[in-house]
Amino acid sequence: MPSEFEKMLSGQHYNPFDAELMALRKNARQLTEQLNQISMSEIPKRTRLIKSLFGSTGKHIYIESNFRCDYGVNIHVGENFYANFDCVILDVAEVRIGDNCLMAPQVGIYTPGHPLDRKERVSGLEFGLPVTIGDDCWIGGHAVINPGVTLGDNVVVASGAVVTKSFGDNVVIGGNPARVMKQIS
Ligand SMILES: CC(=O)SCCNC(=O)CCNC(=O)[C@H](O)C(C)(C)COP(=O)(O)OP(=O)(O)OC[C@H]1O[C@@H](n2cnc3c(N)ncnc32)[C@H](O)[C@@H]1OP(=O)(O)O
Repeated sequence: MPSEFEKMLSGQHYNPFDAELMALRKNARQLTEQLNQISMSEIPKRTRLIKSLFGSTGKHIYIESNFRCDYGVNIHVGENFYANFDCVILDVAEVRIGDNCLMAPQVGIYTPGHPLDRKERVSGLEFGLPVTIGDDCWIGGHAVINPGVTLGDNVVVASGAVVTKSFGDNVVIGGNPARVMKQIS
């Protein structure tokens, strides 16, 4: 029988109050609390902590405080990842981000969902859908990336966008719901 962690990662409904999941979330809370208190002058210390929190990273990574996530272990970022102030990544499913990606302030990447069925939702069950972002992307301030979205390479997301669907390479997308604003090369 699959564990609640396995169900969570495979997009099935799972119980977030499972002991293993609660312990993993507690660990992530403690690490992010520590990260957010480390001075920006202590870059190697911040980098070490992020590497111990995330599933995988490139060599160069910088994340401003405050940063928040659910589990950390389900976040995989490439080389030269940068996230500005107040980034929130809710990683109940995998979040995979390529190389050379920039997050502006207050970007939200959300993988969790709650059932629309009232009884199921009240029961506490949740589900997650992965988010994938390609190489060389720039996500503008206050943009929200919804569960299940895949963005290609060289995608610019305008500030304030709510991205509800997937988009391919070389586009600027924006608005709510996000649409292609223009092609870029
Ligand atoms: C690490 C960090 O990133 S920190 C930096 C934080 N900065 C940001 O978050 C800024 C993000 N930048 C944006 O959102 C920009 O507007 C961009 C990159 C999406 C577009 O830039 P440009 O192509 O130069 O757009 P430009 O200013 O010429 O506007 C083109 C049209 O898009 C509209 N537009 C511009 N920004 C947005 C937006 N965020 N949402 C919706 N529409 C927008 C403009 O109103 C204009 O509309 P019009 O043609 O009807 O007049």
